Formats: sequence, C-alpha cells, structure tokens
Amino acid sequence: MSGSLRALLPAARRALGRSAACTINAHVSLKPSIPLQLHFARYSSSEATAEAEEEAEPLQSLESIKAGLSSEDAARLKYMRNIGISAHIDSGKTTFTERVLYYTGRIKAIHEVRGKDNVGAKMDSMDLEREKGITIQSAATYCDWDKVENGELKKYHFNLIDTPGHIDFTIEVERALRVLDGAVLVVCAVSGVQSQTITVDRQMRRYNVPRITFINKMDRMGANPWKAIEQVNTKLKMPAAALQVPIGMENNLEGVVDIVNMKALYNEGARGENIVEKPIPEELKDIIEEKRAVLIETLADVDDEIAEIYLNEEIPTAQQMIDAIRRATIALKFTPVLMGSALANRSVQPVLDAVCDYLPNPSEVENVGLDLTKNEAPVSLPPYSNLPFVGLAFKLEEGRFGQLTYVRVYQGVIKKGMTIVNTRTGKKTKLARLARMHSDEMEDVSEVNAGEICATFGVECSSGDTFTDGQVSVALSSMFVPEPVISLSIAPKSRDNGNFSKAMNRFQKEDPTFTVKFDSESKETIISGMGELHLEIYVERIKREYNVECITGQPQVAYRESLLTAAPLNYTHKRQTGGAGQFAKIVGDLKPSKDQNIFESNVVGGKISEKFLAAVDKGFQEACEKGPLIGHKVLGAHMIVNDGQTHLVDSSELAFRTAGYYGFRESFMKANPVVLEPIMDVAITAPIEFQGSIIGLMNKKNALITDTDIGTDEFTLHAECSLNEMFGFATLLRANTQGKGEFTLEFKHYAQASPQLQKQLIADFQKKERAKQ
Ligand SMILES: Nc1nc2c(ncn2[C@@H]2O[C@H](COP(=O)(O)OP(=O)(O)OP(=O)(O)O)[C@@H](O)[C@H]2O)c(=O)[nH]1
Repeated sequence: MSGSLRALLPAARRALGRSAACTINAHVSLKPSIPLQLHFARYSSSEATAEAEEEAEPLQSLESIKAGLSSEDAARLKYMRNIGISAHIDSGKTTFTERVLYYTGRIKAIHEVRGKDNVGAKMDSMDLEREKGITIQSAATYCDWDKVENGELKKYHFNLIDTPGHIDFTIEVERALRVLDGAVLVVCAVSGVQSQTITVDRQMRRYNVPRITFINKMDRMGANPWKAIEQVNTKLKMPAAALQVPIGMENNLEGVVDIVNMKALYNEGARGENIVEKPIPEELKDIIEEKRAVLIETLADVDDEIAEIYLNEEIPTAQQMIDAIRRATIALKFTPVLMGSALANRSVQPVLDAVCDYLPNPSEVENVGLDLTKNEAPVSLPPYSNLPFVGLAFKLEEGRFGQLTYVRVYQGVIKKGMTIVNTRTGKKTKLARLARMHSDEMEDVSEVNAGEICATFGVECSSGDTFTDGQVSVALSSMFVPEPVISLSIAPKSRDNGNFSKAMNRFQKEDPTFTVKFDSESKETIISGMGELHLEIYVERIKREYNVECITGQPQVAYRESLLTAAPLNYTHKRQTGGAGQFAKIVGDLKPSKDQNIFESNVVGGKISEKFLAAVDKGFQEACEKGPLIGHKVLGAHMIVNDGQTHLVDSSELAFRTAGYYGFRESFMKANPVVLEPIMDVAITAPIEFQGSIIGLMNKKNALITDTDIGTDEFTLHAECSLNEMFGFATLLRANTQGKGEFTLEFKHYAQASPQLQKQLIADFQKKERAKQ
C-alpha cells in the first residue's frame, strides 16, 4: 500500500462500520458528497485504534502477491474475470448479458426483455422483472469464453453479475461492485451519459472498479458514439477513447473496425454468432486514422511508456497499445470504449475479448481484511488456494431451496461438507450444499477456489458477513448503505397468518436499504426505502410471493431534525420518592456538528464513571432516534459532557441514561432546532416538444433547475427538488408527456424545509401528541 493510502486508512476505518447499520450512521451527512474514505471500501472497518496501527504488518503489494502465486493458482486466475454489467436504466444491460450467455454457449436461445415470445431475458428471472421489463435484483451467472491468443485458443472463465439500472435498487449495484474486479459500463449511443450512468460511475470509483465502456444501441436512429465518448470524458471525467470505429450506422450497422489490431470484424449468421474478418472498407480509412491518433494521444496522457513513444514521434505497436490500455484501465486512469448493438447482435463478442485483455484477474486486485486477533489490523487477502478460507456473503436471497447466500471467496477454498464460521456471530455451519449460480438455476459443485463466486444454502447470516474456516479471524468491509428517504405504513388486509412477518423479516435481511419498524405509539408497521418504486415493488412481492394483500398509507418523507446554534446542557435527573432513588447530573454543551451525531466526554478526575458516561451516550443516541420537534431522527448533534454529579447510592446507569435522553431534548429545543427535508437530484428526459411544459412543471414545484442537455430529439433537464414535491411525479410526467418522459430521483442532501412546511409539520406532530394524552 502506498504511503498516501496508509495515511488515509485510519479515517477509512473510522468511516466504515462493520455492520450495515454502522455504515449508515457513518455516512449520513447534511451534505453528503462521496466521502474520500469510501474509495477504501475494500478495507474493513471499525474504530481505528492506535494498537491496530502498531500491530499492522505491512500489506503485501500486488507485485509480491503475484510473485507468491502457486503455478496452479496463477494458471487458474489468469483466465478468470469477475465482472459486472452496470448502466443507466434501459441502456440494454440485460439484452447485452443475454448475448454474452448465448455466444458463450450458456444458453441455447436468445429471449428478449419484453419480447413477443413472453419468455423474457434469462437474467430477469423474477416475474415482476419480466412484466415490468426492468431488472430489480442483480443476478449472478458464469460462462466460459474461448479467445484466440497468438493463434491458440484460450478458455476464459467469467463470473458475471447483471445489475439493475433504477436508482431505487442501488444497493444491488453496490453489492455487486463490492465483490467484482471489473465492469462493463453500458452507455446508450443516442442518450449518451445519463444521470444514472453518473451514479454508477461514482459507485465504481467508490470500490475502485476498473471498467470498459460499451456504447450500445448503435442501430438506433441518431446514434452518435463520438458524442457519448466526449461525455464520458467530460461528465464522468474519465479519460476515454474508442478502440473501434463502426462499419455502417443505425439500420446498416454491420460490425466494427478494431483500430488497435487494424481488423474489420463483421457479424454474420442469424444471431450474429460468427465474427468474420474482412478487409477494412476504403471509405473508413480517414476516420480510422483520426480515431487511432486520438487513442494514442489519450494513452500518452495516462501511460508513461506510450508517452515516451509518442514524444519520440514513433507509433506504438498493437501489443504496446494493448499493454498500455490494460495498465491504464486497471489503474483506473482510462476506460477503453467499444461499440455495437446488443439487440441487433452486433459487436458483442469483441467486448468479451476486451474483458480478457483489459480487465484484471483476481490476483491483480488488492483485497484487504481486518485481522480481529490483532486489533483489527489490516491484512492482505491474496487469492491463494492453500491459505485458510475467507469469503464475504454479499447477497442473500430466498430461493426454492431455502436461504441462498452468495459468497465471494477471497482466500483459500470453500468445500462442500466443511464447517464455516461467521466472524460476526461466531456461529458455525456445516456446508451441506455448494453451487454455482446461473441466474435462478444452479449447478452443484464440491468446491470453489479463491477468486470465485458461489452460492451456499441454509447458512444463517446477514448480508455483508464474513466467513472463514475458523483458522483465521478476519472481517471484510461492509458496503456503503444509503439512508432510506421515504417510508409508508403497511398492514395486512386480513389477519396475519405469519406470512406478513415472514416477508418483512426476509426482505429486511436481504436488502439493507429496506427497513421495517414498528411504531409502538401509532401501532403501525412502517417500511422505509429508497423511493416510491422500491416500496411499491416490495408491497407487490408480499402479495405475490406470500399471498398477503396489504393496505398502505401515504408515502412519508424521512425528515430530519437538526440544530442551528449551540446551547448549554445542564440537566439533573432526580427521583427520590418511593423505592430506590435515581440521581444523575450532567453539565456541558450541545453544538451543531457537520454530519454524524457525536457524543464527547471531557469529564476529568473520574467525577462521572466511564460506565455512567456510556449510559449518557446511550440516552443521547436514543433521543436522536426520535427528535423532540416532529418525532423524526436527529442529524448533526454534538453533545459534550464536561461536568456533572453522582450520588453515592441513587446514581445508576438508568439514571444517567435518562439524564442523557432528557438533557439532550431540553438543550436541543434551546439550540434553534429546525426540520430538514431530503433534496433530490432529479433528471427528466423527454422529447424536445415537451421541454416548455416540463420546465413549467418543475417551476411549480419550486425546483432549482441546474442544467439542461438538448439532444437531437430529446432533452434532459437536471434539477434539485425536495422529495416532498416529487410524490406522484410519475403520473404527472406521464400526463404531461403523453407517456414519453422518464425521470430518475436520487438523494442529494438534507436542507432546511420551508418555514411554512416546518410550522405545519410541528403543528401536526403536536396535535398527534396531544391526542395521545
Ligand atoms: N434499438 C436497440 N434497442 C435495444 C438495444 N439493447 C437493448 N435494447 C432495448 O432497450 C430496452 C431496455 O433493454 P434492457 O436490456 O432491459 O435494459 P437494462 O439496462 O437491462 O434495463 P434495466 O435493468 O431495467 O435498467 C429493451 O426494450 C431492449 O429491447 C440495442 O442495441 N438497440
């Protein structure tokens, strides 16, 4: 690890909680940009301790990991790729993956998303996905790709994950990227880089995932790969250059010219299954020369070897270019761009060759865990089969055969019949069954080696848990879990026969962005999630998969309460009538903090014991769960206790916890409390003729229009708008654009709600509280 990486490690570890819940707290901020630390999500978490730093052995460099590989592991890993397919909604990820499975021989026929045969694509295995034509869950599969290298056929093994495009299912993308070594970013040739492409790109950066860009839909009218590449450079700020030039466009797309190897590749056969090499068309020579020069220049900017060749005014060889593209892609300095059309079966196979050529194998990616026997000191996890087993359960799913757990094996071998230990709970499980997944089907296997992805059955765990064989005690980092922004009350229409609770338990365990809470005051079950669609899909799944029809309330915004100024803290909790007395006094300050809720104790001389201070912290945290203003969570409070008093007999943890709770509430009300509401990034795309009415619509919602992109037929409007205003927007947009508009919503930050709204929310809350008395 480089010096700068090591310097950031303590902060990274502080920021990343081992459990999903910790991660949520760590990243809730008033203005959450992607914290720098999150680039280190491959590192594990927990409170950084000085001891851990001291006990840390130097992490192995990638070079030394590679040098230590056994010849068998090296041979196995060299031809392995763990990749994800990610993109904006409807860019064609599922259609692309279907082609990959077909061309690699994993499926015998191609079925389209929303196809006339009503079968649906292989990777959209849920009925709901097939009906709606959207991917809701990521699906894992594997396939083998035969690639010709120096006249020899080499068999590559791909573990592949197709991820959803819709922002509401973003956790699926996070999960996939956490365990993948590389990705194919699919971009539409007509729409270019869209709002969700930017989100996915950010997620890829967060997990240091190198990517190849595939410009899909080159068969569509208005396709413009050069504009899309320009946008990757400018909007994603990732140096990008084409490795191909299309042969024909739109309806006449026939194939591509590979401008690295200078070969024209045509797709032939009913499904484009045969790649035929032919002479390069004469009319493309100029554009090839131009785009090859752009490629070399871009590479010279990101790779020293090509820079030297370029400065010497020489032309690099194809092999030098391939090596440089690989180096720069893996170093996250460059993304090679390929193009074609998945639906028209054009130029998908070269993407598979590019995955082999330019994306890393598992031994070329640094993976680090925390050694729990050494104060959580970071430890390298090289993908050696002869080391003790370490794996990460990154996804849970309720399958036909019980709970299915997807595991990425980082180190060692996982074998059927072995006993694995859950590092978090210490629970041991004998592995009865081990399988490789193919969308919703599986193939039983007896063992899976380091670097691979597999599925196990009947293993009790939560998403994000680490497993070992018991010889080591290592924890891997958790994923970034965004905070739910919307909630609604839900109840079964008729008496719950147990299925409703079962569904709630299961979905909550599988999806950390879906939370269920029972409000003991209103006696309602409240579900929270990432957006209206997210919750709508769960309500539908409860009905379909558990046969429980539900009644839901109006969607509610997840407001926050915060404070604008500091206020003194001086609270005495005293009860000395009847029974055992209670006494606790705390003195200090309450201050606004930038992001998390922080408790700090500056009490000197043991005036209040550590035990009692911990109880004050507990009371403070409890109080932050339900703020005094409107009963929503508190965000950005910093409570400092620097003095207080205890009573020899009457002081107890309960008394100090109560003082923490009520002391906070009292000071909070003196600290200019405010209600915050979630502000969303909105991106609306619609045909140009609707631009005026969309702008009018957004103005009525008091949205702040931040940008407008105008394409040939479509425009995209970017705005910031409160979530409150965006409820029911899907219907409104449909009505205003004759069903031709689409939009995405993504949480941006919390901001003060308007004074009228705050007043209204406070009055409603007080009315509800009075009614209870
Ligand atoms: N013209 C054209 N249409 C395509 C192409 N690839 C996909 N489509 C169509 O685009 C629509 C969306 O395709 P999907 O494969 O479901 O896209 P996706 O990115 O997986 O969608 P989500 O997972 O819901 O985000 C479908 O109607 C496809 O038939 C292409 O190359 N050309």
